[in-house]
Amino acid sequence: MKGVLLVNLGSPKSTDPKDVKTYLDEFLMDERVIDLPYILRAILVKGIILNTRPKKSAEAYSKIWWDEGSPLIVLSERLQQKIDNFTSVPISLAMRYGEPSIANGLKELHDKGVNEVLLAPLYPQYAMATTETIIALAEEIRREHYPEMQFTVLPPFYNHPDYITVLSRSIAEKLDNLDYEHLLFSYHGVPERHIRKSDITKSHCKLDGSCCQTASKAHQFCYRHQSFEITRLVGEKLGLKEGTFSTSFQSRLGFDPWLRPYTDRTIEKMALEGTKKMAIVTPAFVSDCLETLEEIAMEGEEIFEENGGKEFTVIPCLNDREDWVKTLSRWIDEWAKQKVEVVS
Ligand SMILES: C=CC1=C(C)c2cc3[nH]c(cc4nc(cc5[nH]c(cc1n2)c(C)c5CCC(=O)O)C(CCC(=O)O)=C4C)c(C)c3C=C
Ligand SMILES: [Fe+2]
Ligand SMILES: [Fe+2]
Repeated sequence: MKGVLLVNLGSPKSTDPKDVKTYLDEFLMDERVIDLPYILRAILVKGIILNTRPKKSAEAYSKIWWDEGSPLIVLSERLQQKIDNFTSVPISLAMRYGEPSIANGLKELHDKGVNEVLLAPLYPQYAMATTETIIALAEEIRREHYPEMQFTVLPPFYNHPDYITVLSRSIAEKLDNLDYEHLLFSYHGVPERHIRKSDITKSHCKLDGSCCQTASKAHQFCYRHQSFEITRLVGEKLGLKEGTFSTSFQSRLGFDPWLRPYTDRTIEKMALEGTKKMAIVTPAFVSDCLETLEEIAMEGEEIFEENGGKEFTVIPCLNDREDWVKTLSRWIDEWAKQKVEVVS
């Protein structure tokens, strides 16, 4: 029997700094997130970051937390419930970090008699810190507990026409009749090193502004290429004029170079250069979360207004909007109807 495990990133249990610390410990000790040798990672995370960051992050979480809990988890649950109404196979939800865990999600499916699982990371682009770490953990649990289970992985959908259509529609709805000057596509950043590590050709990635536009097998695993493609495809679909939209990368952590241009500096620069009305969309996130509700909608707006900007419009993530629910449900049903399985 077939079943689906939707997987998102995860959030702390509560806004208590202790819970935030537990969550950050699990998240940042992941070798695919902070890719240093264990000892160095432990010194950095446990010895430095976890001494100060949990309090600061807990304050940020307190500003966006809902009565029902973390927006990311609540929105993911709503998505799961709605997809469940449209599809014929069991749908479970898991988070890579914290609860509900991948181990529980797989157990839930196993207990329902599922032995063929569609693992669906809720990320449009491939990244070592998202898709790859989900597959690695799920595979580890499968090998240990459910060796008879088969996995198919939903591939990154950054250029899938259905996804581009839904994302474009969500943007158009918000911008309809809005007199904005610039639309910024802000993606969660990753360290540049991660992009080079994921280059399967070991020779393509130069991060020079042109490699991501030159066809290559490397693009299958290139977060940077896939981000620029989302911007390009949506721009094409909506007929946006050149110069009225651009790409940036947010949420950098630490001192290593991350993907550029950085969102905060881009917002500041646009305001200083005289842009009065800007809109911002965050396609790397399927569900609104700390990084969209606080970092963009609160901090981003503040940066814009402090530097002379007037109107800052934030486009919500796809969350549980109906056309997105139907799209995911259709992909799931198409997979469920296939007779021959592609086992990853
Ligand atoms: C595209 C998705 C994401 C990538 C890639 C990613 C990489 C990445 N993130 C950190 C560090 C932090 N991220 C934090 C929050 C956070 N990150 C994502 C998504 C991606 N991260 C989401 C959806 C969220 C929000 C979670 C929520 O509960 O709402 C945080 C925690 C908050 C904070 O303290 O700022 C950290 C830390 C690294 C190092 C990284 C590396 C590739
Ligand atoms: Fe590239
Ligand atoms: Fe992150």
